Amino acid sequence: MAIQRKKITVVGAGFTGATTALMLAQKELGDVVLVDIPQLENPTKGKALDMLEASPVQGFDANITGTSSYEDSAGSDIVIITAGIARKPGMSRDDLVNTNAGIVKSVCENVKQTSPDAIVILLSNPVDAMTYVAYQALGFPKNRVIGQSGVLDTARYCTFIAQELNVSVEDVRGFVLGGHGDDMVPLVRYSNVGGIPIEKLIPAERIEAIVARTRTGGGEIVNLLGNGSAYYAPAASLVQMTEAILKDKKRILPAIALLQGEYGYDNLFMGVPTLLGGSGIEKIFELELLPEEKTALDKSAESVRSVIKVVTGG
Ligand SMILES: NC(=O)C1=CN([C@@H]2O[C@H](COP(=O)(O)OP(=O)(O)OC[C@H]3O[C@@H](n4cnc5c(N)ncnc54)[C@H](O)[C@@H]3O)[C@@H](O)[C@H]2O)C=CC1
Ligand SMILES: O=C([O-])CC(=O)C(=O)O
Repeated sequence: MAIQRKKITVVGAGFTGATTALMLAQKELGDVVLVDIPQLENPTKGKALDMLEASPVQGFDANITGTSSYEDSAGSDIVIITAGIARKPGMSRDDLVNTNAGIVKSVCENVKQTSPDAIVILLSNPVDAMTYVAYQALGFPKNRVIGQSGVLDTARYCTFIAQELNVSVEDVRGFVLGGHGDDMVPLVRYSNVGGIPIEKLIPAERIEAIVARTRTGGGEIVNLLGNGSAYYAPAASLVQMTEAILKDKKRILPAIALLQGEYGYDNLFMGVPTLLGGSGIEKIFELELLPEEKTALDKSAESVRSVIKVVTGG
């Protein structure tokens, strides 16, 4: 009898998609189907086979296949969408909006037909707007359409705090609210190291520098790479969200969710603290914000809204 494992599709077999596929398999979260365009079918099959051949060495049991046909991905539990173009130095994520909106829409039309019960996680940028595009194209309930930004942005923020204090990353807690752009809002007041507020440990001007570096963290990597954007930490972030859902862990993680009145915003997809479990986004946590935090969040929301307007023509 065939082994029954969860089925995870990763659409887009580029840097983020391929890295995510390997990390998912290494954690034995399920069988992975990697989908890319027909012109890249053989390289996609080749990447998948190469990953599979690492499994005896690393000792993971998970099948990995490459394809350009959505039929092969039918009935997926989770679909992760990384399809699209990435930015280069000098570009903002928002410059990708028109190209990637077309790609995400066509991908979602296929996903809707072949994996109607899937929970879908978006990575393609500008990700808040792309999550909105996916929600429209899929017609799935809001708990099953989720964007990835906050886990990554928080990971960068926590990395810089750990470096600053020379402490283990394991003891750093914090999170980042808002859109996945340079106006994102790292919440200093809710950040701590081993339970100690970071404001008691790090001078204010150093905290400001950490916040600024977090906001432009994606661009820092883009400038260093020269011809593409980050993929190891983004892939790790997608895997953490997938694990929370497939194992129904009920983790509290920041994710891009449809806001319908939460934080005072309506019909907007943006990063907020969520409870991620077997049904996807099971809850949105609304925190009390100080006036200056709310002003910063409003600015971020306005940036996201202006990009969504480009795709809705509104
Ligand atoms: N939300 C986030 O935190 C992050 C978002 N990103 C975004 O993720 C996207 C992917 O980045 P990379 O993997 O580095 O780019 P990449 O260029 O390495 O890979 C993209 C892949 O998508 C494929 N693709 C294009 N159209 C497709 C379609 N219609 N169907 C299936 N596959 C298609 C391409 O052939 C390519 O293999 C970019 O938009 C990037 O900006 C990247 C990192 C973090
Ligand atoms: O910066 C980019 O274009 C890719 C991305 O979203 C990130 O790494 O945060």
